[in-house]
Amino acid sequence: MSTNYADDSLMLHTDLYQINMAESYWADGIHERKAVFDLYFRKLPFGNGYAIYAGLERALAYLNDFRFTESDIGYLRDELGYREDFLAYLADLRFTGDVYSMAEGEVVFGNEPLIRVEAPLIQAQLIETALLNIINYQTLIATKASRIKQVVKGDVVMEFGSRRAQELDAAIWGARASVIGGVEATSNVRAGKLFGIPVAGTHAHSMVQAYESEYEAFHAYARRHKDCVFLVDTYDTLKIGVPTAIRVAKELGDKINFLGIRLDSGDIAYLSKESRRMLDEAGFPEAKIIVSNDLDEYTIMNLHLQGAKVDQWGIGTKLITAYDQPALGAVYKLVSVENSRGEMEDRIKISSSAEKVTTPGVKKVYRIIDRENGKSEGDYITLADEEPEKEQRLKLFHPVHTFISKFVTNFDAVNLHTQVVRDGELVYELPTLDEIVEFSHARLDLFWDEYKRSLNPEEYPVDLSQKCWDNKMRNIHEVRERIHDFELHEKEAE
Ligand SMILES: Nc1ncnc2c1ncn2[C@@H]1O[C@H](COP(=O)(O)OP(=O)(O)OP(=O)(O)O)[C@@H](O)[C@H]1O
Ligand SMILES: O=P(O)(O)OC[C@H]1O[C@H](OP(=O)(O)OP(=O)(O)O)[C@H](O)[C@@H]1O
Ligand SMILES: O=C(O)c1cccnc1
Repeated sequence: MSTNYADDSLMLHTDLYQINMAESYWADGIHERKAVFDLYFRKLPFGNGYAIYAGLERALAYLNDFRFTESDIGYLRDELGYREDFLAYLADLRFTGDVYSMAEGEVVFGNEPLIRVEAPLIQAQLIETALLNIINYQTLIATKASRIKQVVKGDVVMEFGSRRAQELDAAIWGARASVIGGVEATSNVRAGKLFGIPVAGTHAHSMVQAYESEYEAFHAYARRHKDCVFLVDTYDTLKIGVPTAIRVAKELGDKINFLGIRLDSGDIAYLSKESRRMLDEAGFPEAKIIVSNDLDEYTIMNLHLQGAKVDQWGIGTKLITAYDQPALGAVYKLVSVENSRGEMEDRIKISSSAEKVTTPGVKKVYRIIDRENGKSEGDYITLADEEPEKEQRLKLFHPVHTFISKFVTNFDAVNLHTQVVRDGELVYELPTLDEIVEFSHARLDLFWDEYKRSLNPEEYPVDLSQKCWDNKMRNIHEVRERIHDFELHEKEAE
């Protein structure tokens, strides 16, 4: 990365207020108190019925490099005026906490902790912004990719978005997240190099323009590349493009692998059907039709309805920018903190909207899987000391509309959290990207299709255990009492 600082780090990739809070904690001597934060999103994106969790690998790399560098400290001193005593403390600060997380590629839902951080308050606070930045984006893109994959059925999808992504990092990590969501390949060569993602591509209109004619351009491409996909829409798809692709493919015969053609404009349904007919009649029934041009799951669905003859989809802008919902909205909330006597105390954030009230306490997330049909019945959030895996019967009830409930028996309760960092050290063997993709596919099989359809999916239950719910109600009650006492006190003071 080009920067004026040889030792630049991600430590200042945070909001100013995190450092200001950190300074106050430190000055008051509460910075080492243990704090527990949950990272979660509230609402599934794109109206989808599930999300695909992505970003863990980068989040762990970030925690591993948690260390203010000389230039970080210099900037805080020289430009922002932080005092020497605090800066000396920051210079020696390392991440020493514990982190629990879902596995990357997991199928996840709203209001369940994807990550739980248990760390000295100052550390847990300082990492909020970067963690959210990473998980919000990657989970959003993996989910968009998965949504697109549900719609294309078995067709191959290639991620073509680098040129439209929100800058370089988004292109690279978005390509990786797309693959976690099920996309088969990316056009971004660096993403291929960094993550081992298959890279794929055709050629651009500029090549046809540069050689002036399709005939020259296709031949030029074929002279240096055995695998050939010809872009046929530069001048006129059906009059020149497809006939020229066929002509060149016939002329070169076995000298090339004529893989197919790409369409990038016009009426894709009509042009793909006509192109298919022409290729078949010319003796190329195996040649694939690849399409691109501002595609997303809605256009693809509509093209299917029109009987478009498409084999592979190249998707750029609308995938890499999560065009119809550019943010996931994941949050990072304090749920428990050590008090002056060294005991953990749960903390809650109240809101006028029930969905926004946080769920206090150190929690675990279980997936309740029906042993008979192997499908998931719901996710079940418990307090840390609960063991639903040992229960015979569980009551699952909606955390807001509590009258919606059901009992489950004959189930497996699978703990979705794994400890990934202990005392600041990575204690988790990072899976390869292939393993993540395979895991994610397998996890999707746990869910009925009703949760996976792209339009108006069924709402998958994410419920609180009775104990967790009671604890939340107790905390709400305590806050209400405190507000009441405060009001009384104010009135008396008047
Ligand atoms: N048969 C179709 N049904 C529905 N949408 C289609 C169909 N064919 C193409 N589209 C979509 O309609 C949009 C058409 O884009 P646009 O108006 O840019 O036209 P274009 O012919 O591609 O022109 P350009 O050469 O500027 O790309 C794209 O998003 C494309 O994916
Ligand atoms: O439409 P998207 O989903 O974003 O997919 C990426 C687009 O990028 C290219 O177009 P561009 O006009 O940039 O270059 P080109 O001349 O190679 O078509 C390509 O042809 C796709 O249309
Ligand atoms: O290889 C392609 O066809 C490609 C790559 C990036 C963007 N659009 C198309």
